[in-house]
Amino acid sequence: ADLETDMDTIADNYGKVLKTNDQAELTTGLANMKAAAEDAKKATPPKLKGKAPDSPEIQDYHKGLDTLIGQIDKASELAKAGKIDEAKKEAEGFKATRNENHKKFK
Ligand code: HEM
Repeated sequence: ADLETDMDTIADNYGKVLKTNDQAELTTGLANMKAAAEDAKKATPPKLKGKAPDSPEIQDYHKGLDTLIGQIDKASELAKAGKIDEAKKEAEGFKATRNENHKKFK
């Protein structure tokens, strides 16, 4: 999918993740977020158009998505262990990653 579609998928599922207390819904939402974040790594943000794949800017963009993916993995483990409150607390932390990276790349 293109980057905007991936971001919309991330945002839709993040909304569900923040709202639900259901273990299955939480796990599915996080899995959908992860798949879209992985796919977003294949795209180049319009702001970085023309940058070489190995440029510091593209590497930093990938690092931002890897940070989010790491946080999603942590939240997923907690959700799968039935630690719903802790999973949702971890998910709250995605906001800082989003804001920091949007400042740079959006
Ligand atoms: C929970 C985390 C995140 C959420 C909820 C989120 C959500 C969004 C949304 C709703 C958009 C607008 C999409 C549209 O125009 O239809 C967007 C755009 C964008 N986001 Fe994110 N995002 C997140 C994390 C990230 C991260 C970690 C990065 C980069 C490392 C990133 C990079 C971008 C970029 C570059 C755009 C602009 C895309 C374009 O104009 O084509 N986002 N994001």
